[in-house]
Formats: sequence, structure tokens, C-alpha cells
Amino acid sequence: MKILVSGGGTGGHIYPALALIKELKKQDSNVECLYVGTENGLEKGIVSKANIPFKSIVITGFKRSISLENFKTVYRFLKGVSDSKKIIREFKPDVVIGTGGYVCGPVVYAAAKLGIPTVIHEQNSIPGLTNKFLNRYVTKVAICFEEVADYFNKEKVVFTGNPRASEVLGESNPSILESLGLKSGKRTVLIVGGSRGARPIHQAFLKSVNQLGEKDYQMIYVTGEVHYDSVIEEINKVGNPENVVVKPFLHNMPEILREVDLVVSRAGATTLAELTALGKPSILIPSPYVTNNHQEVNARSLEKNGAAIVILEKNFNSEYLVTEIEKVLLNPIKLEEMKNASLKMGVPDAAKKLVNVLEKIRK
Ligand SMILES: CC(=O)N[C@H]1[C@@H](OP(=O)(O)OP(=O)(O)OC[C@H]2O[C@@H](n3ccc(=O)[nH]c3=O)[C@H](O)[C@@H]2O)O[C@H](CO)[C@@H](O)[C@@H]1O
Repeated sequence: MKILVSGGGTGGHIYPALALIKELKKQDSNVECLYVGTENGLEKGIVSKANIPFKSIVITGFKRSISLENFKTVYRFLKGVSDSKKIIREFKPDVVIGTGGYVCGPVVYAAAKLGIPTVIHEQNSIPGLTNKFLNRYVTKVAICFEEVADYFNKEKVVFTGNPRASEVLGESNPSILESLGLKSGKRTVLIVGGSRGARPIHQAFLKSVNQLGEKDYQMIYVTGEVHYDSVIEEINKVGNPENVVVKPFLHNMPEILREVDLVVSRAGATTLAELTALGKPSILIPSPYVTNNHQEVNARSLEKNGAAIVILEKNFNSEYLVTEIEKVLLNPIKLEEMKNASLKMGVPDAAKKLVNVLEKIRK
């Protein structure tokens, strides 16, 4: 099978695509894959690290208000469609799948217009503009939250879950924490603000870092590449405690996630799929800066099932950070209840389910 994958901008759209490719290759080592993204999203770096052929097109997202930029975007969209058609004609895929982000728009649209079977994978509980637009043209829409089905044509929707849920599963290796400079066997909290980091979480963390240094648990704090230098500069002013490790980005997130006891995070859908596949309890601070506040809707779904505690960014501060962490981490009964609730929501066979969808519609 030949498959063309497109998705980009942030990790939440890229990692599901890579997890899908991994499953396809596991099932058939002759599968040929091509990834189409942009030069300026996170995809170029992440995809080339994974040794997957990568081609780029130029495209920007639409602004919600009327602006001159939108005229330029229409032009770039049309140019993106024509560039995508060239790439598709050359590669001749059996199926084209878009995993989100505006780059998928022209790529999946071009494929549909060329009569190639197409799928969009919607990770969130509320769809973004691109997937709403593509709904009309695609063959199937793969979803991860039942409640998002209403936004799409009923006959196209298939529940698959997020393939990244399958990818994070694996053998536990507690010594991986030592490679980060932490102790294995000690209670560990991971704090991560999505794939690009989140400034409001940094602020709360920096204010509480002295206090965290005195704790009997340890912590991995992921800043996001762009925020790393400024967070390190701030933390160095107060001194970096031994039990707190600060990293710009974790390229081995699945291995690390398996070993932590609690995760404090934004509520990006791919992260949530990983947490529930592994049965990790979490404290979620949804980003309010996303389309239709979809992260809060994602997060509430975990909260409703007892798998997570949700704190809105407007109420979040350093005191909350420490007290909420300890309410869960230091209460074994609560921790166990949340673990079980989280695990119940996981879709560990999501990658296989998505591959099945592709197999069924391939040319
Ligand atoms: C600002 C924005 O638009 N965010 C969206 C984006 O988020 P974002 O890219 O932040 O998405 P997620 O939190 O869902 O996924 C992040 C992915 O990056 C990985 N990771 C993260 C940090 C790290 O150091 N290492 C690492 O590997 C995570 O394990 C995960 O696989 O896509 C998500 C999925 O559609 C949406 O729900 C989010 O609302």
C-alpha cells in the first residue's frame, strides 16, 4: 500500500500520523509512506527524525476576522492545492489521510478532487476549521471522542481513537528516569504544556520551584523549545533543585510517560489519548486560546469520568499547582481511582482501528 499523510503545526497533529505509519509498517513492511507538511511547523524536524520521506507545501491558516491576510491565504490555498496535486500525481498513493492542522486542507482536498480515497483523523471533541471544510470531500472521518460525530456526515464517521494511544504502550523501564538525572522508584510528576509549551504554566512553576525543591517527590518540567532559555534563566536565579529536571522537549515521551505517577498538562487531545491508554491520572489546565475552546471540552470528558482534575487557566496559580499535585499524588486511594478511571477511557487498539479504515477504502 502507498499512503500519503499530511498533518502539522503542532505535535498533537504530527504524532498520531507517525503512530499510524508505524502500525502500517508493522503490518506490512512494504508499505510506502510520504509525509506532506510545511517548512515552518514542528513537522519537518519531527518527521525527518523518524526517517520518513517529507515534502512541503506553503500554506497559512485563515484568520477568523476579515483581513487582507485572508486573501493571501486563499491564493496560498489554491497554490497549495496545485502543488499537492503534483506531489500526489507523482507519488500515486492508494489513500491520503490528514491528521489535522491547516496543511491538511489543500492536500486532502487535492486528493479528493483527483478521486483518491481520503480520510481525516479528528483528535478533538470539537473539530477545527480545516476538518469542517474537508468533511464534504473526504471518504471517511475517523474520530476519537463520540461527541464530535455530530459535526460530520453521519455515514462517514468511524470511531477509531488516536493511534498515538497504541504507540505509547510498551514495557516499563524505570531506569529511563535516571537518564534524565532523576531517581527510579521515586514518585514522579511530569509537567508539560503541550508540544510548544505554555507560558502561564511556566509562571506558576517558577513561583513554586523553591517549594518543590523541598518535596519528597521529583518532577520533570518540559518547557517547549522556544521557552527553554527564558525558563532556565529564571530558574537559575533561584537555583535549580536536584529533584526538578527542566527539559525543552522530550523526544522519548512514551517511555517517560510510562514511568510517571501523575501528569500536569494542557488538554491537547493527543496527550489525553496517551494518558488514558496508559491509565495516568492528570491535572489539566486547558488552553483557552484554541478554536471553540476545544481543550476544555476534551478535558471535561476526562473529568466527568474521574480520570482528571480540570483547572481553568484563569484560576491557575503556583499555590494551586502544588496543592492539586499533592491532593492526588499523596493520596494513594485517589491516585488509584483516577488511574482506573483513566485506563477505562483509553483506546489502546486505536492504531489498528485506523489502519482498518484505510484498508477498507484503499483503491
Ligand atoms: C495550541 C493548539 O492548537 N493545540 C492543539 C494541538 O496541541 P499539541 O500539539 O500541544 O497537542 P497534544 O498535547 O495533543 O499533543 C502533543 C504531542 O506532542 C508530544 N510531546 C509533547 C511534548 C514533548 O516534550 N514531547 C512530546 O513528544 C506528546 O506526547 C503528544 O504526542 O493539537 C491537539 C490535537 O489535535 C489539540 O487538542 C490542541 O488543542
